[in-house]
Amino acid sequence: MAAAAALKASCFLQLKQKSNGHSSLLLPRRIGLSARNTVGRLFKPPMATIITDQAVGLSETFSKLKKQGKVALITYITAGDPDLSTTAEALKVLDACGSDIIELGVPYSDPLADGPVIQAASTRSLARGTNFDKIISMLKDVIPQLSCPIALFSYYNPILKRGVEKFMITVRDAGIHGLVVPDVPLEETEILRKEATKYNLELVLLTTPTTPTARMKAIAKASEGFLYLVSSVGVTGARASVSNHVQSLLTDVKKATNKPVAVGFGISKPEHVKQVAGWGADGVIVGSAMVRILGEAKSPEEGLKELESFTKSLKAAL
Ligand SMILES: O=P(O)(O)OC[C@@H](O)[C@@H](O)c1c[nH]c2ccccc12
Repeated sequence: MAAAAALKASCFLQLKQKSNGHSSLLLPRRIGLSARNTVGRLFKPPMATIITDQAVGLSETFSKLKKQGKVALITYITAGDPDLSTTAEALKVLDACGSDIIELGVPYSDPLADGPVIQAASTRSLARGTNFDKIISMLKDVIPQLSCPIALFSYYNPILKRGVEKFMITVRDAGIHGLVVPDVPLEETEILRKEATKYNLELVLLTTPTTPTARMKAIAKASEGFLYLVSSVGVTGARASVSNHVQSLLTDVKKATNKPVAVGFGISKPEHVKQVAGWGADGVIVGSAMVRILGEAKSPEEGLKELESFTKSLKAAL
């Protein structure tokens, strides 16, 4: 526990260039600021109350970064691996160390688009009893402490099981800003998008190297927040290099849309991040490499420490 506290201090108490262009001390961002209560008397919140600068939505995050000529770092982790309290700490580390958006994965028993690393993380998480309600209650506590928005990643089945509208209300109430649902074909996204919009959530859609141009254009038009460009055919997972083909893919996609385009799948090193940013991506998404660090660490504290330095190294490359 002492190690965790030391980590917090090292990661949070540093200057982070915020997306609004101002440097600010990470934590406490605004502690115990006096506020007026409803009857107008001076009211002091308890000392430990931490209120962060409110995160803005996904598209707004991209527009702010664009004005500063910056590329977004989007980090992905699976909720509940190794456990939900480590996920809570990991979210704070990712936020404090430079993530512009965090994609948080809801573990699912049949993660068909995922490679071995995220599959194993989902299995471990489910085996520990992680479920949607527990993730939401953790997020209600943590999101107010974050300065970057969360995009919740979920396969479609858990959403359907809950009921689309009920799901959106729950997610909105937790303070989540966006959704990534990889297994809904464009034609089926209408209801999802309608409900998401109703609750002010941005539904991110994905296009792949094998998506025909006309369809890619339609996906880009319907996608909100940003367009997720899958860099390679297959499943998620760190790869040795990013295919050069991504460069021309990006050019084609950018011709088809003015929306921000973020590239994901196989990006796992500072060199990759730099390369993809150099090819004109508005954002880069790193998942399996993060998940592996947390999943393979000797202890949660070790994992969080490693996550901190890895995130910083990616940020430094952008
Ligand atoms: O793990 P990678 O190769 O770094 O890819 C990003 C990724 O993890 C995240 O966006 C993601 C996790 N599971 C997915 C399933 C489909 C699409 C995207 C994802």
